[in-house]
Amino acid sequence: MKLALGSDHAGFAHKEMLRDWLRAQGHDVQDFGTHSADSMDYPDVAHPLSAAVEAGIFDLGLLLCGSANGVCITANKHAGVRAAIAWLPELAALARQHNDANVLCIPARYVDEKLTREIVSTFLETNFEGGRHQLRVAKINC
Ligand SMILES: O=C(CO)[C@H](O)[C@H](O)[C@H](O)COP(=O)(O)O
Repeated sequence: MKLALGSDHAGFAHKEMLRDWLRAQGHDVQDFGTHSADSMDYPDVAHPLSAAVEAGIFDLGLLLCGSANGVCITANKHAGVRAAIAWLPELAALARQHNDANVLCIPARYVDEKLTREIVSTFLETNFEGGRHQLRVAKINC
């Protein structure tokens, strides 16, 4: 898949791990930064990544920050983005099945790297169910 990946400083280590792990699986991953563990502002990564997902350049986006709240709030400012926070694989599955989420937001300070990989795998492997959920997703944007 063509994936957009980004984090702030709090998610930097997880993001670096995910980039290498996803590329090793054959995914085409663009790293939107951040590129060090130095403190930075999550919108500076989340906005360009979300704009690229919204433009259809990527199949899905993956964002990390400490709580996932900052990147998720930012990503959802983009009308073509449905960003969802997941700290368990089950929540990542529901975000795809019921909400057709196209950006996954992971709280890196509360999820270890092994669980992060499980959450991401589930997100990438799960499809939108459509049906009644399609009608609801269509009502989201104002
Ligand atoms: O945006 C966030 C919270 O809404 C993220 O969790 C950030 O990673 C966090 O705020 C960063 O905090 P720090 O004290 O500046 O490291």
